[in-house]
Amino acid sequence: MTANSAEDAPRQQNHWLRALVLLWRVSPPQMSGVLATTLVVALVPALNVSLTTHAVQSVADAVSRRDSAQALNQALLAAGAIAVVTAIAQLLTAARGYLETLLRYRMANSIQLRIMEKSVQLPLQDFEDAGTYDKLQRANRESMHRPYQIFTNLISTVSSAVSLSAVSVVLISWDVRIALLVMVAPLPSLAANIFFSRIIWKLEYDRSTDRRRVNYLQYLVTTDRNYKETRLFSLGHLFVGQFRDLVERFYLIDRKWEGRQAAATAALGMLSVATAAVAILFAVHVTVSSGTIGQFAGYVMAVTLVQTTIQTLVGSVAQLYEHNLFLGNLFSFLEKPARGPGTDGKRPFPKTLRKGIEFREVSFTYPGTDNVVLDRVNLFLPAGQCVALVGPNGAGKTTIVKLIARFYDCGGGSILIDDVPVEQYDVEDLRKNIGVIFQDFIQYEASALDNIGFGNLAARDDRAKVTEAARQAGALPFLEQLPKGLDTQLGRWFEEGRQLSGGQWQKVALSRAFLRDAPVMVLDEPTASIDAATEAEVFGRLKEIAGRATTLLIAHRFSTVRVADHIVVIDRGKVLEEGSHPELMARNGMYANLFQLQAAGYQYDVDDCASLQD
Ligand SMILES: Nc1ncnc2c1ncn2[C@@H]1O[C@H](COP(=O)(O)OP(=O)(O)OP(=O)(O)O)[C@@H](O)[C@H]1O
Repeated sequence: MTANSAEDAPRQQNHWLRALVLLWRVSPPQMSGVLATTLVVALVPALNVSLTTHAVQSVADAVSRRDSAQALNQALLAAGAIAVVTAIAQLLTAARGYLETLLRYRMANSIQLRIMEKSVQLPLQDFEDAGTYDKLQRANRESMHRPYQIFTNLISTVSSAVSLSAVSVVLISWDVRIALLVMVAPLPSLAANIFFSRIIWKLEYDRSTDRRRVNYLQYLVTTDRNYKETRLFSLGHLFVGQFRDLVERFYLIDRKWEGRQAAATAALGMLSVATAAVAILFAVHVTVSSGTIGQFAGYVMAVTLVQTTIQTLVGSVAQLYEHNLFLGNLFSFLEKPARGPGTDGKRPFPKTLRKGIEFREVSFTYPGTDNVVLDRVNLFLPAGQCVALVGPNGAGKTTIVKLIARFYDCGGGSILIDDVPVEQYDVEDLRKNIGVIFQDFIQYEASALDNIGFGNLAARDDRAKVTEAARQAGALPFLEQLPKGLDTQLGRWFEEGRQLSGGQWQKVALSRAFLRDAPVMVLDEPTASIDAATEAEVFGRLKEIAGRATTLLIAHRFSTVRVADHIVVIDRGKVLEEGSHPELMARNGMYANLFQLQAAGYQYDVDDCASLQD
């Protein structure tokens, strides 16, 4: 399925209610306050039309009649009332602005939080799917402020409708035909606005993959992790060029549609002007025959008000339509099922394994691919022992780890832990009980204490335990040298950060795995960047460090592998041979071959150097 297929597109639904519920939950008092102030302020224009009509007519009477004192008093009273009403409206508008801003901030925070929470629930396979990233991109990019905007638009729609109804009553009481003319004229403009809202939404929807590409190019050029390689291979300008091409393409398409929208708005605006002109001419005609100046003033004001209010109303309705479309993107992401494996299992994970982990005829193919990565694999990791997995790149070693951690369910066969199918364990509990260091471990831009503490949140602030884990992994000597010891910020993204070498980062990650003190330890290429002396020291003590844990060790360096109690060789998803180091050497198969190849490499270097010295 492509990322933007019709199947993937959110259904056309009404999301207003859901958005309003979201908003209400954020802060009922703030939302009520905004609603109340808006409604009161919405009545002000109609009140002002009546008061102005009254004031102007009183002034006209005062000028033309004898009992001018009474008329003057009435005019002053009306003017005073207008001033009071306007002052109250100003105060209420300020209060509404304040409440609106607070509500908007809280809403944006709440949406971001929901997107984060949802992302945490999604299974790994969702993050290996372009469609998920497109959904996330759409949800993140446009939907953040939309629920709040829906609310303000709804308010503006309601308040415009209230103002319009009130002023229309006045206008209709004077002349029904003109009232109808003024009210119907903006309808074509509404249709055009809705048309363009849909186009804008569709443009953004279809370009979400390209938007992600733009973000990715930005990431490549603007982070230290990519600096060395992109600069050394002179890729910076290439990426900047690709970025420019993409944003320029967006701009050209946007310009085309914005131009069309502006032309339509201008043409339909002329229609409104013509309507207003006709209405005013009519008012002149009526006033000349009736001689009521006050009504003329009120009439002109009412026509102008009705027109501007209807324009606001049209704009609000069109925006409501647009927000609704964009909210579909947000809800489509939030509704994504967290269909990761293991939502059913309830069994707690054992604190220590009795028997071990067994793969029985396990087959696996990654979702969305047809390459069989594991083919009827039988594997046994005896409790309390260290088993090493070796094999060429792409053999399926890391995939075995992912299946044990239940990032995926195996397609065929079964994985048993202490004779219980892995699906029966509570997946959260299972993961809590696996200490792991991955090949592509994370370098957290955080303190050294946190970098290690993240391995076991319960022991995160326990300095003694963190220090011991760092000592076991050989990280303590250089961490102690840092300006604030374990409290030193690592990485260079934040203030006072200290950068570590690749091997030092790996030792920190290893400390993290050791802090977990889990019954199952998985070490996937744990020492690839670690110097030989530390590696020998760490692995010499692996038994002591891992305690009674059942350990799975994946490594390409045979010096590492030798320490294992049992070694399993896999190639292209099949187990080729297994046994202890001496057994496999005696067997003279793939293991012995690879071992000798590596040993010969070292020997060659030694001999080579010796001959050079001669
Ligand atoms: N997320 C994935 N989606 C699809 N295929 C994948 C995925 N991860 C790995 N593969 C494929 O599965 C096969 C086994 O990969 P795996 O990472 O298990 O190999 P490995 O033995 O750990 O290799 P290496 O020694 O290079 O780390 C490879 O052919 C790889 O292309």
